[in-house]
Amino acid sequence: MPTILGQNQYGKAENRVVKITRDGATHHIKDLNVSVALSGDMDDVHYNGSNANVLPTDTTKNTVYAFAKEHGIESAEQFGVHLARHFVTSQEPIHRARIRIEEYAWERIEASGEARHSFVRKGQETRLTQVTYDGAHWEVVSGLKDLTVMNSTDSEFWGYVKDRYTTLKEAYDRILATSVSARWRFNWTDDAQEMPDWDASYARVKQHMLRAFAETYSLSLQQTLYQMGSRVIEECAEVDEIRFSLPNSHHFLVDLEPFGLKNDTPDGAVYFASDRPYGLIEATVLRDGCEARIPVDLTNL
Ligand SMILES: O=c1[nH]c(=O)c2[nH]c(=O)[nH]c2[nH]1
Repeated sequence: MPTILGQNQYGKAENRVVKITRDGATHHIKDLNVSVALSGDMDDVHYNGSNANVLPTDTTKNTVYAFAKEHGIESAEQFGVHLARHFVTSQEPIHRARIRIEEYAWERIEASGEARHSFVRKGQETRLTQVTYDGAHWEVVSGLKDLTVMNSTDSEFWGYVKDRYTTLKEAYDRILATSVSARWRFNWTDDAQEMPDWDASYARVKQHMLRAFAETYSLSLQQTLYQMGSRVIEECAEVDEIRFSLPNSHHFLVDLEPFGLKNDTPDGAVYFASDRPYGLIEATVLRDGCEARIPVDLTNL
């Protein structure tokens, strides 16, 4: 044979695992992106297509989710050690396991009340602005994107239209997560008016947006969006209009029944964080009597 097989490895990459544990009203999140790469006696599968030594990548994925449920996630390192040891010691043909883990950190959103189940992902959002001047009038539209938030409870979705293509199960306690993209228009339009304190305004808009997200018991992301928008308009006199584009970042409970593990209570639940497709919920909230001027498509701004 004029060729020989060199280094090879295989496994399921980027398993998005979210585990929520509940300590009364205080919830804790572990949010990981786990990639498995296995190597060992894999000549046959490459040379002849014999799968006799191949533990399916699908199984490596299931193992990640089942371990999250069964053994918990103390730290990324501990979880990685546990998985790597499992693959190498339980499968004779596998001699090496490389587990790569990215961990996403979340901070609590401080809101009113006892509930502690609202989080904002660490790492800064991007702050945006667009300033337009025609010699007489100003238009300032500011905003942000990539502000990722999650409520690990206080979200339901049911009572929706069902037609012959509807398979979605009604949800009475689900995760609500989104990455907020928003633009808001200031009512400062001419030099005769006092200019807002832009930095203080940004902080205020963001704070009210986050609080409204945390404090809304949600029956839909649409309802949460409206609450976020109206809170900003009520609390920030300098803003007349706000538009949101909110992807509904779906978290699906993983079916662990085949492995004899129950994953049907929200406590200690393991979710698969899906990145696409996603619901996309968009709307403008206006001060009553004001005109809508922010473009429908926020990418055009
Ligand atoms: O908050 C939601 N709004 C929807 O319109 C919708 N549609 C869907 O499938 N899930 C959800 N969730």
